[in-house]
Amino acid sequence: MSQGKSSQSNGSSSSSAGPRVAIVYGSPSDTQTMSKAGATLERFGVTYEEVSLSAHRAPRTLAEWVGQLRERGISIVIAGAGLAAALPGAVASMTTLPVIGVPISGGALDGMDSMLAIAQMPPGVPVATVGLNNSTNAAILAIQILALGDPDLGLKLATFKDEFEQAAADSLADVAAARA
Ligand SMILES: Nc1c(C(=O)O)ncn1[C@@H]1O[C@H](COP(=O)(O)O)[C@@H](O)[C@H]1O
Repeated sequence: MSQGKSSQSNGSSSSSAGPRVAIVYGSPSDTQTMSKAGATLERFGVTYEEVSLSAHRAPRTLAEWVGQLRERGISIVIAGAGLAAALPGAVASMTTLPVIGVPISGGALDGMDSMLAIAQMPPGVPVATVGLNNSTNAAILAIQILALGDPDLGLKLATFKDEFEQAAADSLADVAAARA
């Protein structure tokens, strides 16, 4: 809900603690784009919660939610929004947790507005900005940050990166076989 919030927790981490990552987006219309973040976190067994909350439309509710993140054990926030995307910056202004912003395409400027709003934060209030609609990369970046203090997650990331090499080597082998 853009005016309120709908929260859910997911992921399959073996940890019995609460979610480690919070995913927030400005409108339910962003759900599909942002769903790749949750799917990626789940693939790595990282627990997360997901909520739709707008800085523009529900600033007090957003502030209340952000204010409780750290005490609930959240380490990183992934925030996605389109149009005049205040949400990631607003979240960053209210917490010292790292915030990863996902610009979302659409509207008259098709995401250029959102990209600039999220990337061009004033000094002192960073939002790590990924590419347009690239909530997968937001999740990978969140996992890389978490992996700094989580060797098991680091191993999963190394395996994940190896898969790129393996796919490239396989396709090279296919080309060589076709030539032979
Ligand atoms: N950028 C923001 C904020 C915000 O920054 O607080 N709240 C909603 N929105 C964006 O407005 C677009 C259209 O929203 P609706 O579809 O609800 O009209 C969405 O992409 C949302 O992220």
